[in-house]
Amino acid sequence: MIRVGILGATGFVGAELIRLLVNHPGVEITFLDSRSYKDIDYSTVYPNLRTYINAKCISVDLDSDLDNVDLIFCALPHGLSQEPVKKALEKGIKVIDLSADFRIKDADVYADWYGVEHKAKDDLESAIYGLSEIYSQDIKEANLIANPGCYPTSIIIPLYPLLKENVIKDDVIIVDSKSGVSGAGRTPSEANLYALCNENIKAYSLGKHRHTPEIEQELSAAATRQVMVQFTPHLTPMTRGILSTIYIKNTKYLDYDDIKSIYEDYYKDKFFIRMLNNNEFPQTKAVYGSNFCDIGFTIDKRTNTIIIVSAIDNLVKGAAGQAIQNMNIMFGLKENEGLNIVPIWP
Ligand SMILES: NC(=O)C1=CN([C@@H]2O[C@H](COP(=O)(O)OP(=O)(O)OC[C@H]3O[C@@H](n4cnc5c(N)ncnc54)[C@H](OP(=O)(O)O)[C@@H]3O)[C@@H](O)[C@H]2O)C=CC1
Ligand SMILES: CC(=O)N[C@@H](CCC(=O)OP(=O)(O)O)C(=O)O
Repeated sequence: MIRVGILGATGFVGAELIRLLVNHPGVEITFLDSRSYKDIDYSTVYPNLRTYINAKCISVDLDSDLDNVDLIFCALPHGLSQEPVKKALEKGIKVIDLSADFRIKDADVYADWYGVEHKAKDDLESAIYGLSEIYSQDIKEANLIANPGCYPTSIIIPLYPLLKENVIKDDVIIVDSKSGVSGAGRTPSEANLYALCNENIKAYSLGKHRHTPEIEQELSAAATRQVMVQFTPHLTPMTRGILSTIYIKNTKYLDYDDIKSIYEDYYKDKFFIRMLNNNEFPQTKAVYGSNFCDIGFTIDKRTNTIIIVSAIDNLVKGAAGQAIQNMNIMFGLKENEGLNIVPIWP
């Protein structure tokens, strides 16, 4: 049994980790950390988990409460993971961090986009970017996983094979993404006020969203040259889901089957990547509650543009599900253990 503790257990991502882990045959949950709900039954905070979890939240003391733990999932807001991650690693405990704190390799770039200095630069160096389908060999050996952002997951998975195979010549790739409001977390903000997000769609953080350097870091590594993104996220009146639409120039005049065969080479055996048939395009409902990433594409011959669409559930493949997939890889389990979930439809 892998003994796991969860920091930030009462956030949306923490709750999604627990929803998935209570059905994982190889996991025992040892603590649920919370500042605000100390000594409160977890299922009074998340009533969907009644009968599945019978435990109170505790406020974890990182110096004394980490004895019976093999792995910590850290689901705290950005900027708050560095100290707990350091302490856990010093005690020989593996960590999967779901914030952005260990995703960006250059500490100066992190400071520029997140507005705070990085306080754990050594650990930043050893962190492995946890995009499961792409870095599984490194993930197996890792002690610290930087779990990817939700938008970056939906964008890097479809672009990686085409950049690796040198299909894409664009220096700037245009990406439009739409997210459900759970992406903004449980902490109240304007983004998740019902009166403002219901029956409303808006673009936000144009040209300055904090996921930009994370996406560019990974796309540039795949292409072995500098690749930029023109990334525009939108908030949409859904609870969960991300739909990303990506536009690239078809400079090599490839046809549908050429691109399909590249995707097959990379993702044929990857359970969680579902390539759709010609003229089928992803929709968020078809991945709802699951760890799948659906991908469809077309070539607009008139404009010579390849248009790729991907869909994920932001809380699952975009956060908790991919974190558990990474745990499975780290501990030598089947990659889809505990994650073999049929998406909810309708
Ligand atoms: N929502 C999403 O779709 C995704 C989120 N993530 C990342 O995962 C992490 C958790 O996100 P999410 O669950 O959505 O966030 P939430 O706002 O829903 O939850 C964060 C939790 O952290 C705890 N916390 C501890 N210290 C603080 C503090 N000083 N300020 C605020 N909260 C604190 C809070 O619980 P308590 O007060 O009980 O301790 C809170 O419930 C973030 O880094 C986020 O960016 C990553 C991918 C997708
Ligand atoms: C809708 C919404 O607000 N989405 C969040 C991104 C989701 C998230 O939590 O980002 P990480 O994956 O980096 O943790 C945002 O735009 O900041």
